[in-house]
Amino acid sequence: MSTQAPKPTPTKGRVDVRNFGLSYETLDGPMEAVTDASIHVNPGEFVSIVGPSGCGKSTLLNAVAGFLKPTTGDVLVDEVVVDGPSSERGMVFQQYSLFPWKTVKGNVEFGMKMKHLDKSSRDRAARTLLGITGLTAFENKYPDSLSGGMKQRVGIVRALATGPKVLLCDEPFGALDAQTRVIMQQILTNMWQRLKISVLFVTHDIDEAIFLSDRVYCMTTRPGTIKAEIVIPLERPRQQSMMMSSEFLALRRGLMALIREESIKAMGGEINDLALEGLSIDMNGQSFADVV
Ligand SMILES: Nc1ncnc2c1ncn2[C@@H]1O[C@H](COP(=O)(O)OP(=O)(O)OP(=O)(O)O)[C@@H](O)[C@H]1O
Repeated sequence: MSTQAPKPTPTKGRVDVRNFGLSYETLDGPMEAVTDASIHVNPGEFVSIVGPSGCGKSTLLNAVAGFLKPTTGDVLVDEVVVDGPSSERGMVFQQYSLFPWKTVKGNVEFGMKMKHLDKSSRDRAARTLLGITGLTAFENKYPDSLSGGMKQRVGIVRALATGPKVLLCDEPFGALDAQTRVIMQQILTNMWQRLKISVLFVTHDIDEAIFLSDRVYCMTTRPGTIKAEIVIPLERPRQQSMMMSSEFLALRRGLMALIREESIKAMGGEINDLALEGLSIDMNGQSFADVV
């Protein structure tokens, strides 16, 4: 019987965000979006950030991408301070942001062209990634003719084509229907496991965060900081059936309670737990109070 050599543990792709703060300049003066937030992602780890709307999840992610500069604190990738975007860090957005005038393959090859990779290397890399994600038959199509799920597959492939050490995802599946979302989660996990890169993933969806991640950070309401760090001990590979396990449901309840606490604070405490207990509107089998 042949034994497979164990895959090497990744050594690159460590993210360190230390005491990060960011204020936006507004007409009313500086607005503190994030304050004193510290997170890390180990090489090859899958980490999600959840939190109430407007708590600064995207702000934090955009700072790791190098699109925003911290007002206070540091953002480092592999011990080097981030001072702008880099092909070492791929980004996937909710809005697919593909070039409509380029074919699927043209979109995927774009970053590699910018890196001056020769034509045959570009071609090989693009074809391999499109093959893994089941997009080979669509390589000459234009984004307009693709479904949302396909567009996002191209978005992921494009972000991975330059060989980043870290993949940053800002609600990448937020615009997709539930079924497509589940398939996309599986494609992303598959790619992540094959490529052994680090992933920092922002989502509103608690189930998605638990299902995909090794760890989840939960943020407070604005100015956002880290309220809790939750280790997800579910074994891999993850199966959809695990979402019904008592372990999964306990993690879900814990995270929901954390976010609910913050959402209530964001509403100025006008809605309190006692008032919510009185609400018995049923939403897909969950009470309204559980959903908020
Ligand atoms: N360019 C900007 N100028 C001023 N304020 C901004 C800017 N971008 C974001 N904000 C504000 O900063 C806060 C944090 O925004 P951010 O988008 O990071 O939060 P979020 O947690 O990702 O939100 P959501 O969950 O709704 O996507 C919000 O109050 C937002 O309105």
